[in-house]
Amino acid sequence: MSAPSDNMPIPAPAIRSKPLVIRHLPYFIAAAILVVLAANMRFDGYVHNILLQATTFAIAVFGLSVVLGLCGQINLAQAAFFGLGAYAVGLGTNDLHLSFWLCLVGGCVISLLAGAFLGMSTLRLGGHYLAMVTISFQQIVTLVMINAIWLTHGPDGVSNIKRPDLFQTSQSYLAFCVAMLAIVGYLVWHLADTKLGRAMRAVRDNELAAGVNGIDVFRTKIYAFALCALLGGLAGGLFAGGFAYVSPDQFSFAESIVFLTMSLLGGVASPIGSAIGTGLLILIPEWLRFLKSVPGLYLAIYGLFVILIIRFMPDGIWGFVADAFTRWRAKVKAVPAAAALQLKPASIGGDIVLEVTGLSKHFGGLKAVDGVDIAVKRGGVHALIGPNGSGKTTTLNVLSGLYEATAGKIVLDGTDITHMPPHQRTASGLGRTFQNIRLFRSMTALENVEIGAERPGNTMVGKGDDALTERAMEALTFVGLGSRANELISSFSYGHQRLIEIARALASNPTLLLLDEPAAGLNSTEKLELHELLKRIAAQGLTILIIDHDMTLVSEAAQHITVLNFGRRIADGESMAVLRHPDVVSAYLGSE
Ligand SMILES: Nc1ncnc2c1ncn2[C@@H]1O[C@H](COP(=O)(O)OP(=O)(O)OP(=O)(O)O)[C@@H](O)[C@H]1O
Repeated sequence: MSAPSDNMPIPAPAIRSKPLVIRHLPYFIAAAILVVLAANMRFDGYVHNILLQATTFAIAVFGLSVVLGLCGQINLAQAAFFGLGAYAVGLGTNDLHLSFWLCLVGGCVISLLAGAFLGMSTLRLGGHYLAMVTISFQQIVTLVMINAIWLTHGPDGVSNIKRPDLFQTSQSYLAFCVAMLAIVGYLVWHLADTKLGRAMRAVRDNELAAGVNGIDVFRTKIYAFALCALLGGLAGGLFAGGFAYVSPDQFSFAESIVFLTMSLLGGVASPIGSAIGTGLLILIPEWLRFLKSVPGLYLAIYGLFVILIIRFMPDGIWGFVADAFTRWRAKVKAVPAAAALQLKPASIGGDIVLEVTGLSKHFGGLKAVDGVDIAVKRGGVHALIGPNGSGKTTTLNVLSGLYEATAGKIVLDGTDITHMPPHQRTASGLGRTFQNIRLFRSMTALENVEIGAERPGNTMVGKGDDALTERAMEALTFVGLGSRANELISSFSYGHQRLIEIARALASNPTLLLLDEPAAGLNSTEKLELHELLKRIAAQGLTILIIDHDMTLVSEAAQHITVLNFGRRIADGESMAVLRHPDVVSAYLGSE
């Protein structure tokens, strides 16, 4: 955390980036060329089918790059959503004689609703449980397709599926699918840089930190899951129109695994990776077709190829390239200058910013926090100290909503936040850092701090991405790391990561900042710098509640101290008096 030098107020020009359409012009030109080629090049039936399959499958795999790549949630039922879209178009156009467009939209809506419903009922689980539930959903959809013959035609499948009048020829339909691929690919690619996309990435990297930075974790996961299902349904509808026939075996669990392998192979975090993975997994079997005369050889080489890629490129082919690109860009990309950070904490209530009364948190029989009262005065530094295991971090976790209080009341700036979830407390003005640093590890320092700046209710950020970047740059510059804004978190030392976490909280312009052992793991120089930083924060009128074991830091920084021991408050008052209090001395040194 050595001598940050760029924390002086700089009159900075406003950050102005080029409009999106101009920045992404090369993409649109490349997409237009592909659509024109698809519409005009003559392919034989075999090549045409491969291209149509690759195009529609890639759209379904884009869905996985949203739910798994961006949001970190597993979905082993993408073939089921693909099947719902395909059967909606198949049955709608063939049995009900409805228009293709109506059926395509209907299929997307059915998939979206099924995805949202599945998400709402399971996404609080996560991990293995989520995987098991999606597998069960996949099996149910397959069973219905096979056995509900009155509805789905059973194992015979649905034939004579219609296409839209506008795209009756195979060639024009392929061009239409390529255009859809380009549009969906663009939206998914761009999603990562939107507020929702950043929230998904934050949830994937660290759910707890996402919650205390104002992100509604559960809702974000549901959006990701529903979006994934929607793209599965869209892809299935296009597939059905293209091949004019669908049957249950095309949408089995094995196909869901194929979709997953495609996304992992290419690089699940990006639609470019999804497109690469889809192309490879469809083309490799075709390239190895000549080996099929030797039983088993084809499958062995195919499997070896997949294992080698995943072994040497764990983030997939595109993940490998993108990582190198991000590191290169951090070196060459100019860092915009930033103005001095302004902190204007809200001030609705009276002199007391945080009023905690009778707060308790019990874990079974253990009273980790037991009837604690704390009153934090506006504009000061208040320390919460106590020996190891006395209940300090538990108190902070209850204050920020990570634990539900067993009893007691918490009022922040006049608002009762006792029963609010973490993201709503953050929206009400609570900012915090963690004892064990919780940053979003796949992001740059700037992206981490942008998520803090995006706090709902943050009046210090104007509209648009440029304003967000400006605010984040101001906060990073304030802690002395503005010049390294574009570097990935992994390239920062431990001390600097602590500073980025503080910058993330400051960017949100909180009413009250909770700091959980910010000096832990720092050397003496870094501690001095931290102390200077605390002084500069306090000078702007921000109220701080700090936990730390470093008594020099605490006694110099805090005007007021509350002491806990065995979960109970044993002293509270002006710093020097509290530190001399016999009960405090005895709690720390042990009584004779
Ligand atoms: N999730 C949990 N489940 C059960 N017990 C817990 C949990 N979290 C904390 N505890 C217990 O609550 C007590 C208080 O822990 P806490 O981490 O709040 O103490 P602390 O004062 O922050 O300690 P330290 O200074 O070492 O961080 C400890 O006995 C701890 O083991």
